[in-house]
Amino acid sequence: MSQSKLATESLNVYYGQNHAIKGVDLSFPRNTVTALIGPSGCGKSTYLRCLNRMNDLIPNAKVEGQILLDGNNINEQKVNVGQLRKRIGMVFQRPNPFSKSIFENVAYGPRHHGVSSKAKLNEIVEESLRKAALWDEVKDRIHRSALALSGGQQQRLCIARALSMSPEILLLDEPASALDPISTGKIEELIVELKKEYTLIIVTHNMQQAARISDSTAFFYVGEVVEHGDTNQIFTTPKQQQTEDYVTGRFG
Ligand SMILES: Nc1ncnc2c1ncn2[C@@H]1O[C@H](COP(=O)(O)OP(=O)(O)OP(=O)(O)O)[C@@H](O)[C@H]1O
Repeated sequence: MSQSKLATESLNVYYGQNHAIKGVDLSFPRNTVTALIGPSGCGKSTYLRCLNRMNDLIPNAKVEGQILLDGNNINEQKVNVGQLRKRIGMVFQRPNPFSKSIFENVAYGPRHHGVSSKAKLNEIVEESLRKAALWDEVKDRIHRSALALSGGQQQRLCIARALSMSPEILLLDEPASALDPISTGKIEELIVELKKEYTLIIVTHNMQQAARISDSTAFFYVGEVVEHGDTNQIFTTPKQQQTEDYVTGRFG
């Protein structure tokens, strides 16, 4: 049996007394896109943040259970979180480039992790921007400020920044919700392209988007996964009434 790239077993998250994630078991096969859907406040972002230990940064958050990366539990004290986040990159809802040049945004991570050769950095920056489908648009202004790019370009730059670390998994938290439809379309095309090389997990409020780009979908409701399955099945023949009500827009 082929092992999932990433999986959680009996994952629980508490913010003080608030039990935000309740015993979630999910697995993410390599080279697939999984969409996490569900109404506001049901725990999608909290769950996503567990996967690369971002909840460590939230003082009252407690994460219990197993998070298995290639079969090894990464939810343990001894795990080097810096190295882990190299392997599992993250892109947020609002594009958040540094106030630096396009080049420096992408070179920042590799340089911080010890790459000092100018030729190597040039190579990483070009390759990452190409993979993020941004190179052709920015190659003539690579040393200009990233803040002069459009929102959609900034978001692709943030994806390039994550790719510069040669991750294996990309976590995307509503990556297109702040973008116009054309930029959203480019991000969606990019996500589908990236799954050839990476395993992707995306939180989205946009049902059409989930249906267009994901292979499997997990429906979250008040901290639990109500249903997880093939995206086509979830949207056409859901097994649970709550899933059907949500995907047909009856609530949420
Ligand atoms: N930093 C935090 N501190 C305390 N409670 C939090 C924190 N972040 C989220 N929560 C709580 O955890 C629960 C799940 O929130 P979360 O943001 O994960 O949901 P979500 O499904 O991603 O929502 P949305 O779709 O609105 O982004 C909510 O009850 C929320 O109030």
